Amino acid sequence: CDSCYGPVDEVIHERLVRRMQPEAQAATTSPKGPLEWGQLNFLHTTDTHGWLEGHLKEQNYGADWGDFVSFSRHMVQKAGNLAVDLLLIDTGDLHDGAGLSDAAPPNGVVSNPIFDNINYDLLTIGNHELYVTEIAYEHFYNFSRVWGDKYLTSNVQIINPATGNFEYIGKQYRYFTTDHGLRIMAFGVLYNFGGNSNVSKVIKAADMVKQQWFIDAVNYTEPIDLFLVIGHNPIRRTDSSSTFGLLHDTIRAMRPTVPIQAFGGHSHIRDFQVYDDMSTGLESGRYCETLGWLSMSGIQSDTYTGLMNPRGVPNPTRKATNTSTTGLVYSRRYLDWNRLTFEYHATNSQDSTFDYHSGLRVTTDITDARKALNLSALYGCAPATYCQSCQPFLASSNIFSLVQTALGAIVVNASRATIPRYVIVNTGSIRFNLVKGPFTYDDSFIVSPFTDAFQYIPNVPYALAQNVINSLNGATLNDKREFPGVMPQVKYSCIDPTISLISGYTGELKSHGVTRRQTIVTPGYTTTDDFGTDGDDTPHSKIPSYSQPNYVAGNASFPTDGTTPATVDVVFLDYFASTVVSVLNGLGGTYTTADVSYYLPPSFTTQTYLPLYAQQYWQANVPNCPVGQGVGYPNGK
Ligand SMILES: O=c1ccn([C@@H]2O[C@H](COP(=O)(O)O)[C@@H](O)[C@H]2O)c(=O)[nH]1
Ligand SMILES: [Zn+2]
Ligand SMILES: [Zn+2]
Repeated sequence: CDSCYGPVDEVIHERLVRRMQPEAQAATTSPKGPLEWGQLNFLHTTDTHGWLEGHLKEQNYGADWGDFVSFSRHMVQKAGNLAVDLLLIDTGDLHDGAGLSDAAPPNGVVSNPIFDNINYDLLTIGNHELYVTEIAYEHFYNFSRVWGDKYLTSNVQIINPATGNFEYIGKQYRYFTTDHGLRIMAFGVLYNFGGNSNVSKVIKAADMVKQQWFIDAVNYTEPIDLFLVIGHNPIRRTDSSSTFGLLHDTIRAMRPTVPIQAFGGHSHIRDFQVYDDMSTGLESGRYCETLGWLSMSGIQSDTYTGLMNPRGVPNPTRKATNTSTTGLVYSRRYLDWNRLTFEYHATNSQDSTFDYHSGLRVTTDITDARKALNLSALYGCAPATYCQSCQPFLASSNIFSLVQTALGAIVVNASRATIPRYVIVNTGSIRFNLVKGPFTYDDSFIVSPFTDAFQYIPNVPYALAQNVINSLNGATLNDKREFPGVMPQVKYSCIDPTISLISGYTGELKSHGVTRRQTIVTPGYTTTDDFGTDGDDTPHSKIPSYSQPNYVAGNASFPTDGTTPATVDVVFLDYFASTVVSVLNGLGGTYTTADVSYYLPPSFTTQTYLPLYAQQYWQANVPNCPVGQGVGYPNGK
């Protein structure tokens, strides 16, 4: 609805301005030191969720996909010069999180071709590729064809409409030899996801490992120097969603002496797990905030022609365990996703040029796509920043206080407007902080990207209804979309809502003729993993993080005279309707799913209510919208 939008801001130009202003970069920070390069090295992305434009409101994560294209090409070249191997890996969840991926259905149709500009060696599928049938088929027909043998979906199948049979969306495994002769067997295994639409099938890992093709691949006829197990799957084996422990144990039992390296995702965290003397796993965050780096040396191979310890760079030194005698050593690093980091690690001297034409072209493609999708169109001007977890639940700057207000004010069926109602959403439907300043079409996807619709049970006795939210938050959840049945808490947010510039480096960086010196450590990721606390490439101070409940409820039309109504409407998302029915019955009700119907047309979704709220309540301050000065878009745009 173009006429609903306020003035279009200049965010499109922001990225170009950011490029041109060395003083803007001079205020940023840079990594603590050069990366350790080993015999085999990896760059890992995961859970990008459409953030290919980078974080326009946080320079700390301000690089775009074009910058990553240039960076990855520098790194590939560097690996060649050092006579070692470098592999690029992605572990899925490409959509649902930013306008670039979600503003044109099916999600990914615009962003996937941009994503495809990285020369990945291995990729695997995420759960967000499978919720919606059209998106799943987009991956089957298009994405998997682009990537061919490199796209691994070892336990994910889809019905091929041409045959009516289930087929793997990608390949089950890939056996390949690296540039320098390492022989690798790779698998791509999604966690035991249960929320996929009915055209796809996720085979549980416990069943997959018993399948003959898997057993044959592990005992392959050709020599294997290393197993690579990638997966949209948390790498921490104690995470209830993770199946990496099972995969590791199964492969290790069959092949006791072959190293296993895992790359995971889905839980949106930075993490590194040691499984045994010769097996580790890396997970590399979310939303183009983190680029994961892993290097290893000591892989025994008759056919390896490169160097074990490349010269002129630091090398990995840490054994997986103190007692390891395998000769394998590792390093891992979590890189902040910004140009300063990329330039620091890619270029060695001040006269090196960072940008490749291919990278600049991708940046232009992103800018053009944003423009075509009208992503910077303005809904209103947010008066404050509301964060997901930096404040206690329902504190004034906690985003769920805003959600609570907006649900009560906006989610209303006109014919039942006078009937008291609770309106409940899962807090996991909110995916990011809402930042003070312009609230754009793009931001609406960033904050609340899903298309879950509002259903209800009418006229529920108040005595039951008043306890639903507490029961939902206390109950062992039975969300049909996820098994084993535990819905995660809101993910830890590492964004400091008051920070838009990068700072915090205590050293000096020379690049593009600008010398940068930093003295202040600023808030950001402070990761602890199995190797300790030195994994973050740029050291940060900790951001407060409060755990949040799984559900939040707004309410409206309750009597104002202090009396309680006899009955109320209980409104909730179709995403967890069956859980609400169970909870009501647990409280003494006798409901079935037949009692559930749409409260609003299914086209009114979780993407709808915040834009409507912004249009109604945040239009007045648009002319004086406070961009720049640490909030809103950097550089005053
Ligand atoms: O329709 C949906 C789909 C998902 N969610 C929420 O997202 C997470 C899963 O996201 P990951 O990026 O795979 O971790 C799920 O647990 C829900 O909280 C949703 O709200 N609606
Ligand atoms: Zn994800
Ligand atoms: Zn996921």
